[in-house]
Amino acid sequence: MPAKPISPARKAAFAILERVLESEAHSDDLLHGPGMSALSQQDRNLATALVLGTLRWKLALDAELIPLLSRPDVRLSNAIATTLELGAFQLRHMDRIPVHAALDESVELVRAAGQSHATGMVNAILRKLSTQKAPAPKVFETPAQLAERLGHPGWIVERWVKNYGLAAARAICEYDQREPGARPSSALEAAEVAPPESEVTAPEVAEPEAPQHGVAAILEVEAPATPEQLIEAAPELAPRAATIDPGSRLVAELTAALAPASATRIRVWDACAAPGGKTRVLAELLPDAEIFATDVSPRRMKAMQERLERDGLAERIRTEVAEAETLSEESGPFDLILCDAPCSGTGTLARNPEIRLRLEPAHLSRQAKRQREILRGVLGRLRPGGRLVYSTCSLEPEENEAVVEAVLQKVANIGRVDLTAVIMGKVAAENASAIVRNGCLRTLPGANFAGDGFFAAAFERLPDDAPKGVEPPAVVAAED
Ligand SMILES: C[S@@+](CC[C@H](N)C(=O)[O-])C[C@H]1O[C@@H](n2cnc3c(N)ncnc32)[C@H](O)[C@@H]1O
Repeated sequence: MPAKPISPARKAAFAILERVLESEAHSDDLLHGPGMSALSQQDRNLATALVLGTLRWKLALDAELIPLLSRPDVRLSNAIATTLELGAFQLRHMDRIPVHAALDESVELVRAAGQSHATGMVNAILRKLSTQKAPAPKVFETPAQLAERLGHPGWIVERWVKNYGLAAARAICEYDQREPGARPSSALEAAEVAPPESEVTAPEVAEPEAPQHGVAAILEVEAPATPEQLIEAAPELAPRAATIDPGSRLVAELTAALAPASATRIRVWDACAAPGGKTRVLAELLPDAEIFATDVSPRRMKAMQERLERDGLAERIRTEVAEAETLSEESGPFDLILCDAPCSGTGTLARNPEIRLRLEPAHLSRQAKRQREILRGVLGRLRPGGRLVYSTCSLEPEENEAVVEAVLQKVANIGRVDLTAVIMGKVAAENASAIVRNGCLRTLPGANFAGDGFFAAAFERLPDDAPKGVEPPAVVAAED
């Protein structure tokens, strides 16, 4: 049978998915890359919805597809597996794509990928799937079942259940499955209270002891943006690229609120700055400060610098490619430092769906080692009385509380700053308590906050003549 044309959006989506699944490439970079520029706006939106949706749902789709294979034990070629997942995503999650379009185009995609022998198999499996009911939540859902239904690795969900409770883990997984494009613009809006989620299912596993972020703290999350709404978004999926996530903004707002009062112009260092989301908020909120932004990645720093130039901010923010922990002595000391460390990114799975497909348990301890080194080095650049915020977009305690504890044991003259009052100044009090944990910020996407999951802890350098061997006091920062 002669090949039928494949829609440009599906062709582009297939090519991007193959690259993401076969390399370390990021979907977000590829979706803003040259491969997309030849497409019409409508096709770009469709391709974006197909790529992100397929990555978000891949694990759940595989759980449905594998039992339909005649040899479930034989590994499929990447091209066939990607075709099936892309087709299955359209059948399961895109209501307005007719079944025949999803089927026919999947057959043509696998043929175009040089796998003509698989056209009949792809057609048969997707046809079968289209006649089956989508899996529904069970009344008693184990963490493993929850993970499978909502396309997450079991080991990550088990950790979240252990650390935050089953209801919060479920809310995070649900949040991760949606497009975070249509978002509230401020942290305050992101933390609007919703009525407590009514528990329809009784957890089969024990909840951990009274987690601070329990069901009662669950906050309103925006109505899901469906793939179809995404495609219609005009003129482009601008919010995704252009606006800052409320959690990220909140971290920058908390940092700015900690700026010490000074008779002279304060010096601010954003130590892991690219792509510059938080740097821009710091520049906006501290108009009189001298702002220095560094990042170890020349590529990311170049992109950040170009954007600052385009937006007329290059004069305001000085940038440099530098490793934070070994920044030259000449650059410091600083009154205020933001250390937004590289991390596993488990608080951003809605935005970066492929992270869940790449992350392994062993990565967490590697991240933590690097984070300890960076935080320890950067703390050394504070002037006495200066303050530092350490943040990550990870939900994992190893990268957060444990890093803070380990570093505090090794450094002298550094005290913790309790962020409770500052958070209260940024977020309505009744919501603030849900996102404060032991004086730190802890947002859980979809569970206590309508934005990415962020952790932040703050420190202050005590005067050099502070008594030795005495536990430094926890400084309570006042709201601004
Ligand atoms: C979470 S991202 C920063 C996001 C940024 N603060 C923002 O809000 O847009 C972490 C950054 O740390 C950078 N990085 C990793 N190791 C570093 C190091 N040793 N020193 C400085 N930057 C580092 C990465 O290149 C990455 O850009």
